[in-house]
Amino acid sequence: MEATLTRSAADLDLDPAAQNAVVTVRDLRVKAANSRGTNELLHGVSVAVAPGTMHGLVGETGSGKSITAAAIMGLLPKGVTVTSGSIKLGDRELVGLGHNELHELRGPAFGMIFQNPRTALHPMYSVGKQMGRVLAEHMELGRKERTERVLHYLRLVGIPDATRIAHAFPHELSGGLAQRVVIATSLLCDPTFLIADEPTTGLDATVQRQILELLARLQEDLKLSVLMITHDLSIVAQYCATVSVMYQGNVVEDGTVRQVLRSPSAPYSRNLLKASRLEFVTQRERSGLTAMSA
Ligand SMILES: Nc1ncnc2c1ncn2[C@@H]1O[C@H](COP(=O)(O)OP(=O)(O)OP(=O)(O)O)[C@@H](O)[C@H]1O
Repeated sequence: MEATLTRSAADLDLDPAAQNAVVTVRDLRVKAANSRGTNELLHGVSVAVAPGTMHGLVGETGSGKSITAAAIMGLLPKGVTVTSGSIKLGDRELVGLGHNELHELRGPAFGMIFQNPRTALHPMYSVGKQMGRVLAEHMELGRKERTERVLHYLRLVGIPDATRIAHAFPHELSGGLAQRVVIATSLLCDPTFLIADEPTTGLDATVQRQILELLARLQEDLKLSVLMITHDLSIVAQYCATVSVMYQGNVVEDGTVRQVLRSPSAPYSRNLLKASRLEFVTQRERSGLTAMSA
């Protein structure tokens, strides 16, 4: 029955130093400026993702999940800036790096899976062409090697007819297939760290599950560290080892999924859990019933 609580983790010691975290965000403050003044969006956020684990970043709409992810990637929207704090990839400080340095890191060091695969893919290029362009930007490979690598990663994400899909254009793909292509693209340069920002939004329930199972399998097989952004606690419960709960630009609680879901200490986490408790209990009861009837 524990399997319904956490998927891949034994209890983890969350101390980022002890875990040699792949990504460590500390006391991050981010502000947005517009013609009427400035508005702080993140008020000192700290998040650590341990090597080879999936960490959930959960919270309601507007709580700051995507801004945190964008800050890590160096992709904050125009007018939004980091005012203080630190973002480390291993030992390397990312705050203060220039556009070019961050661009060079994206791909080889970290990949991103966006909410909407349709907007992540360029509508005018075939799948193979756009994946090849990503490779050409980050790796020195010949044409043949590039094609082989593209086909390899398409197969790795469960696309058996990789050659046909490489010739297809994004509008010819179903939502699930498009998201598999986005995942394959994010893996092309062998990153160790992936950010998945609501990767199943807009997909139907069966496809959602397939995509989450695929991500979980890839995370385990490739020993990836994944930051899984979601507002859905049941995804965290099933797929993540550790979790940070965000509320109004703050992390109000973090820990192993087991700790946080069993005994949430922050009032907001308790409410979030209460809202999804029915589903959670039903799932547990269902496993109990299945076990009894087996
Ligand atoms: N470009 C921007 N300029 C100014 N404020 C922004 C900008 N983008 C986001 N915000 C604000 O920052 C806060 C955090 O937004 P963010 O998108 O990170 O939330 P979220 O938790 O990811 O929500 P969702 O689940 O809806 O994606 C919100 O108040 C939002 O309005």
